Amino acid sequence: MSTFSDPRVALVDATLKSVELRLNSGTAGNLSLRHGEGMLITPTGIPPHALDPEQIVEMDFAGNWQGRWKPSSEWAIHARLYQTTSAGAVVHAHPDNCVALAALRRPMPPFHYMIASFGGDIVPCAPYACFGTPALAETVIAVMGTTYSACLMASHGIVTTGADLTTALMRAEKLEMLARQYLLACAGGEPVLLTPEELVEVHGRYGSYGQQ
Ligand SMILES: C[C@H](O)[C@@H](O)[C@@H](O)C(=O)COP(=O)(O)O
Repeated sequence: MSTFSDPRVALVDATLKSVELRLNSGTAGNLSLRHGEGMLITPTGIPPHALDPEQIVEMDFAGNWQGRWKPSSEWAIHARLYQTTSAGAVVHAHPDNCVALAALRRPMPPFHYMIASFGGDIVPCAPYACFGTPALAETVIAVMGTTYSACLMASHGIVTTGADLTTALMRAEKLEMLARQYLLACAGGEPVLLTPEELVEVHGRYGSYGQQ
């Protein structure tokens, strides 16, 4: 990840990283950073390899922006997450295994203890709504609330949040790893899920895990 202090450069760098991690390809996906009273977000329809820091769009949470470059069609998802949570960065992506699960339109269950690291006992799946609509943004914030740092989006992709871009991107990478592992387990039978008691213990352990 970039060590540049310019947030526009950091967003370009993270967008390229999302391709390297196979979270996105083509023009799929968009990333943003909270910025002042609004946000900085990737422009719509520009593939990562063609993205320049000057194309990053500064906008408010009502959808107003100025300049040559139009913001991501999913700006409302990002704006609503900044309005309803303390997130500092948002990643939207279309990674293969998560999209396969999102096509089933079911939450990812606690087949592995790391599911709890996203805030709850599952990773929820937002109901389907058309891309680029306020309705889609509302389905995402409704399922994530202030509990979850990630969700699947029915027949679409995923959203992750974090205090910063590195964290939001790392969560997207982790969610894709878990989706791959869940599909592998399902291919071999019916995965055994953690019990509510086991999940309480896991949440307790996560409370003191890592560099606090
Ligand atoms: C049509 C888009 O691919 C849509 O699916 C969106 O969710 C996306 O991932 C990229 O849209 P932008 O290029 O508008 O950020």
